[in-house]
Amino acid sequence: MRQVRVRLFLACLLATIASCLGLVMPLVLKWLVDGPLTSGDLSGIWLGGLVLVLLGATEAGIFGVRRWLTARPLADVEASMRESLYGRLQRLPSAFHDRWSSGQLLSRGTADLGQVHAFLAQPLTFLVVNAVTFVAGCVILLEQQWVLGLVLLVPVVPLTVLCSWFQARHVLASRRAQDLEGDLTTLVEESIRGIRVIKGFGRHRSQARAFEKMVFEVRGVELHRARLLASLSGMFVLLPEIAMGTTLALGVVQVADGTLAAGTLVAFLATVLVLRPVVESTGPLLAMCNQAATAVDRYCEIMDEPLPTQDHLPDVGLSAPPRPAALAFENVHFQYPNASMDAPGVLRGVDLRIEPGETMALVGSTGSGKTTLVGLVPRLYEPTAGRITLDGQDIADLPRSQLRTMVAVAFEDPALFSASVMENVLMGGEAATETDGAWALRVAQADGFVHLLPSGPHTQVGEQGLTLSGGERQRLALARAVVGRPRVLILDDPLSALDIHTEAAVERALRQVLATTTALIVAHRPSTALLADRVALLSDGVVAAVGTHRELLKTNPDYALLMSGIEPLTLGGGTGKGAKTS
Ligand SMILES: Nc1ncnc2c1ncn2[C@@H]1O[C@H](COP(=O)(O)OP(=O)(O)OP(=O)(O)O)[C@@H](O)[C@H]1O
Repeated sequence: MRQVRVRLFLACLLATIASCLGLVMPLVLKWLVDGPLTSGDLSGIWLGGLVLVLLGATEAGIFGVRRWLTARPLADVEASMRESLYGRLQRLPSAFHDRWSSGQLLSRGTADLGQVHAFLAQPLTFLVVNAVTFVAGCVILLEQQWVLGLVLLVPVVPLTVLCSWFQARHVLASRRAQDLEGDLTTLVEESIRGIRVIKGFGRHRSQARAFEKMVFEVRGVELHRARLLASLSGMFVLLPEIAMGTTLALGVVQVADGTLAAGTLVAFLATVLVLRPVVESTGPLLAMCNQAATAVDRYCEIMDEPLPTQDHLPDVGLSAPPRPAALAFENVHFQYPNASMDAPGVLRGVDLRIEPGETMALVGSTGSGKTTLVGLVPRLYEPTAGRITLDGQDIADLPRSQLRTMVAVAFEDPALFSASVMENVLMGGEAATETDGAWALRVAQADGFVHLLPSGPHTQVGEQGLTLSGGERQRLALARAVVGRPRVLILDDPLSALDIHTEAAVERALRQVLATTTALIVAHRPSTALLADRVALLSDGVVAAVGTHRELLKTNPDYALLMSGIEPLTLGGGTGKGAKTS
């Protein structure tokens, strides 16, 4: 908020002045009743009326200026908080994203920041304004008639106790409600993304039931919150009303006795009426403060997450000249941070060297850790022990930005973004041009279908665009991986969704690219393994064998069984839930 502090302070000051002007009105009334009204001075009455109108108009004008002062800067604060959150989410490691559900992150960036904006726009100012107005009003009341003033102030004690009771409970309820909203967002998002599965399996009723259950849970917490607020607000109306009634009765008796002027009683009660909305708004203001505090807490949970270290390392100049790099895994161990403590690591001492320009296929049973291993190269995760080197340089010592210009990855599940085909492809290379993009589309054998799209390579795809088939998406992901002509190319089973003819065509085109780069290709099929110069068999968390496809077929029964498509009896391979053993 530092950038808007001057405007916010000015807005607070103006609102306080406007609110205090309201307190001057009863004093004008007192003067009117005790002076011109009693003496029948008509010009005095007109003057009093004019002063009241001017005071009212000034108050309204000041409130208008206050809104004008804060509207734009507060929208800026919200926008910059949202931007920082998004930037942080982009930079946080994959392990963080494994732990957090998308709905929790989304709700922090939308609903929570909305709450913060709402708090800055109104409650923050009114907390200050109300506090100043209340104190000034009390001084005026005590100064006019201190006994009546003290009677009126008696409820302050029980109401303060009630506030602390309310705070203790409402903060917890707010946190629960906002967390549940995050879970609800996750459920909605998953249901929309998985709508085909839900429809295909006719699961809409069970999904609707799960949704309804959560909606009712949210409703329960909201009602609890409303009950708390109702109790507090009720007391904030009842106790001051009782005090007002008592002071009115006492005041009338004093006027009848002649110990109090009628004008003073009118002014006293008019001041009380000005203070009434100030006091009554305390409950909703406190509730909004709690919601905003919870929202800021939830926001800071993300902003306080440590970013991966060593991001400010100097560029070590490995990227020039653009030639293939040697990639080596040295005794690499890895376990996911969210795995159970007693589970054996996914990787338990991987040693593998891929020479510059060589293509290595990585083969292993389902869940053996192939995707995990290749994900360590662009540092989506960090090895728990051991090291990975590029041309002898530990990748942990390379700035991530530099590493990622050298290494390109195409994952099995290709994510496309809401952008044109060409923009999606060019994401793979910072300096890549449309000519490179067209070349990459040809390598991935995607140029044919892309040119048939309504606007060719400029057709919008992704969530808000045209839906493509699995094989088409895979080919675009492959084009994205090769477009930057990386020094190390990682392909995680990139051709799994293609028919054999398209696969053969892609393989033919891919060979030219593989000749100029170092490649690590996760392969499930002999045709993909045949693209490689050598094959590494990953089993039980280690590289169990390395050789050419033909050598391994002859010498390694596990490999032979794996490539023939029959799950071997002896190949334990997997370490976790994805592993198949028989
Ligand atoms: N983000 C994650 N958090 C925790 N465990 C994970 C995570 N991703 C994968 N695993 C576990 O790690 C193990 C290895 O998974 P990985 O995806 O690397 O296997 P894979 O060999 O690529 O399998 P496949 O051939 O089926 O693609 C599995 O037991 C899997 O359940």
